[in-house]
Amino acid sequence: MVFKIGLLGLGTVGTGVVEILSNPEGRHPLLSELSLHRVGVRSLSKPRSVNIPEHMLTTDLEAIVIDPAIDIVVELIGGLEPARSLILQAIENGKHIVTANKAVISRYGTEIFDAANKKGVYVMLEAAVGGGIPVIQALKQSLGANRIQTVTGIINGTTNYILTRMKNEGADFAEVLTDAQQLGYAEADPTADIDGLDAGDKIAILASLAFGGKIKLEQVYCEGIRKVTATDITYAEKLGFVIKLLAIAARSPLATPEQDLLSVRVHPTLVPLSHPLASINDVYNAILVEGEPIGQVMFFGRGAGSGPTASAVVSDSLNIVAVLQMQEAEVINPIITHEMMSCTHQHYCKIAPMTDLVTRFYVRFLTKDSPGVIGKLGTCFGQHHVSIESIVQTGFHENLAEIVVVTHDVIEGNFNQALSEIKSLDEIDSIPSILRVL
Ligand SMILES: NC(=O)C1=CN([C@@H]2O[C@H](COP(=O)(O)OP(=O)(O)OC[C@H]3O[C@@H](n4cnc5c(N)ncnc54)[C@H](OP(=O)(O)O)[C@@H]3O)[C@@H](O)[C@H]2O)C=CC1
Ligand SMILES: N[C@@H](CC=O)C(=O)O
Ligand code: NA
Repeated sequence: MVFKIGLLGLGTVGTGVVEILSNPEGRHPLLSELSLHRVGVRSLSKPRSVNIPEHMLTTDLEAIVIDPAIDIVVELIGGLEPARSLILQAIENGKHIVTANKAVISRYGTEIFDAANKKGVYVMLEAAVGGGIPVIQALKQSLGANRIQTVTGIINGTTNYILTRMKNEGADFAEVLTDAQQLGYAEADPTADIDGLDAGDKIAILASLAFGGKIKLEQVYCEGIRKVTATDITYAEKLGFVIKLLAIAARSPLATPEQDLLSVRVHPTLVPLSHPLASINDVYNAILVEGEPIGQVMFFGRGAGSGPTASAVVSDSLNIVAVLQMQEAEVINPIITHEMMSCTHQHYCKIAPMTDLVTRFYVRFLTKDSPGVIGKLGTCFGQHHVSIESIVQTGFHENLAEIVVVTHDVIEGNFNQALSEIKSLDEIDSIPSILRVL
């Protein structure tokens, strides 16, 4: 059975969702069970980069959330109202929800989840934190066995993009913000990004999942990047740091065995260059989770933008489809499994032989120190279409010359043929190392 999506919003993320839905080849087979039924927007005349049949588009979003044909409402309009009311109304009408709206979830999560639990529907929000990075599902499921101690993240793409360009290019704050807006990273009102409020919403959601309780948003300390200057960035670098907008949720050192106490905060922070978060640049986000017994685990990827965020939205929708399919099928067949949790592949994938691999190689030769040996190596490689990136004689080992070659990307089969010819050269004593280069 095909399940129908009512999409609210066809902006940056909504467009990405339509692009995935309309191009299912090579993705999860359950995508064929999902179809776009209606799309709600503010303006019918706005030019769109995706083709939506005219009859599907509407400005009447309420009609979508009450439409009996729709199974899943995907909310991508952003902001607080009418997003909150539409989500609640959709739940009331028995729809499952997928949303990327961290502002609504961090403020009205309790109301929304209570309503959903009462109605027996799911509210999925992977896209709300870290865009396409699967961190919500990881905290809800895969890390469930752990006692989480800290969650430290770079979870706002816009500010990370701005800070990276300010550091690398000495770029001007306002100019880079305009670029971030054009790239679709920033919120409709970018104040939420710049002042740390978007990261505050997100860390409240992560803290709630990691520490298993509700978080009052007004208790989350939020400081943005407005006061970070080029001078600070330069000084930080000289001292061995980089400035990042960090969102941190941790058990407070002041917690007692009787009273659990958390610290949840967002602020620009000097991060030591050796720290795993120091090298997260541009629109990339990363979330470092520390728990017992897992230790450190880090999630990394694009935290904003059309495709990466849509990836999370559609994957959430697929999870709902798998549940709906089970509910449908259980009536007739009680031994049905959840298609996103079971392995049901029927065919074998074709694996290419290693001789077809295209890679670079590092080879170390020990050769007689006779004239022309480097030329002979070059000729042999060339005859087999193996192009050399660098060739150096690095020294001597007991009268033998040591020559190191790094190739360009070559076909492994060609490289092997060249090598077997080289091995038969009089000048070659041995080939102590052959390694592939990334
Ligand atoms: N952009 C990103 O990288 C990310 C965004 N998010 C979240 O995803 C959500 C969507 O963001 P994004 O796609 O960037 O937003 P956009 O501003 O690009 O798109 C919003 C869409 O919603 C429609 N819309 C807004 N308000 C209304 C309304 N009152 N009635 C009808 N339609 C309305 C707009 O219609 P119209 O096109 O006609 O103007 C537009 O299609 C937000 O919650 C955001 O925080 C989450 C992660 C990353
Ligand atoms: N404005 C947000 C979009 C994703 O949540 C960001 O820049 O991270
Ligand atoms: Na995510």
